Amino acid sequence: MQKELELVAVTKRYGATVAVDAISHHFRPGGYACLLGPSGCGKSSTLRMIAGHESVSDGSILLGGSDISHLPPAKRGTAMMFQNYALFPHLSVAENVGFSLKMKGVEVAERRTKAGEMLELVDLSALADRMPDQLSGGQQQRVALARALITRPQVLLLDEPLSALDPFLRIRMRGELRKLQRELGISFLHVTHGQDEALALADEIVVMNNAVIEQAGPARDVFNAPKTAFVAQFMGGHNVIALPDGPFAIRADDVRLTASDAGELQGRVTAIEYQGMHVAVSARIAGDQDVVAMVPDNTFFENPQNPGDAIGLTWDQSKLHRLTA
Ligand SMILES: Nc1ncnc2c1ncn2[C@@H]1O[C@H](COP(=O)(O)OP(=O)(O)OP(=O)(O)O)[C@@H](O)[C@H]1O
Repeated sequence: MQKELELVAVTKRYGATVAVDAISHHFRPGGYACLLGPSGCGKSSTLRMIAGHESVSDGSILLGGSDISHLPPAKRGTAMMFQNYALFPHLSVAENVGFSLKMKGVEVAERRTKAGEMLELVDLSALADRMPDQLSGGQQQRVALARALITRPQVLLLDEPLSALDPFLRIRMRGELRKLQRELGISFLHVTHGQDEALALADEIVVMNNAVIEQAGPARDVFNAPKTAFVAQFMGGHNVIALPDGPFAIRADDVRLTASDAGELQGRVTAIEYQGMHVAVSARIAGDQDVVAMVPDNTFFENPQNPGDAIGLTWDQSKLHRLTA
């Protein structure tokens, strides 16, 4: 039975800076959650407080209903995988993986067996006796994963785990992380500032901005129905438009082009960008607002537009999302 991680009005202050401002959230047990937001919004501070590497200024962290806010990291039921992997350079792969067991006084044969199981899990059995500097970035990351998982945590905390990898490896490793999470069935809580990474991985996305949670929910809900202009812009793919009855978000691929005297809004084309499957048509509408329509390439080339053309923009009313700010 997986335990639920819950944050209750968790606050982190560094002197006069409020890095995390009374955030509350239930994470679904056994789910893959991404904590997403721009640099400085408080994501890492939140993760470090859950791990116990940073003290909580106010509020509580509960795991399975027990308050773990003041327990040492190793007693919490959580494990952390760091951004730079933090492998010990003078220890072999197997010794790195077994390190936390050594600290607990587990004897060498058992450490070796358990480390072997974990290395099998991350598909690195063949490299058990290598040193960290003989590994690729992706392999080092798997060692770091095995080292975190050997403690059998209820919740694995990952701080920007893919940021040190090149783009190709990053996409491969994110698939592996997702697969591993499904196989293990434990909760993963992954900090990232990349919305594509969060969308690709997460069951649940928690968007933070300015030390608070702006919106949380299933990945598709957060993407399709952003509640604030910040979430719409940060998730990408949306236009934020000030209409007479308030600000709204609409996906760029839900905006259609129509005759210049029809549609919901009229404007002039400012730029055309061919993107392969789509053509991004930018238009300037009344009030100096820019709107982007992502038009499927076949549709666009049936009736191509040019910069300077007058056009109308239209959409289904059900695709508009009212924003609160
Ligand atoms: N040890 C510290 N002492 C003082 N201020 C800190 C400390 N750590 C973080 N902060 C501040 O707290 C705020 C939140 O930082 P945090 O690292 O949690 O953000 P983040 O969202 O993880 O950013 P990034 O993506 O850049 O890592 C920032 O304003 C940061 O400058």
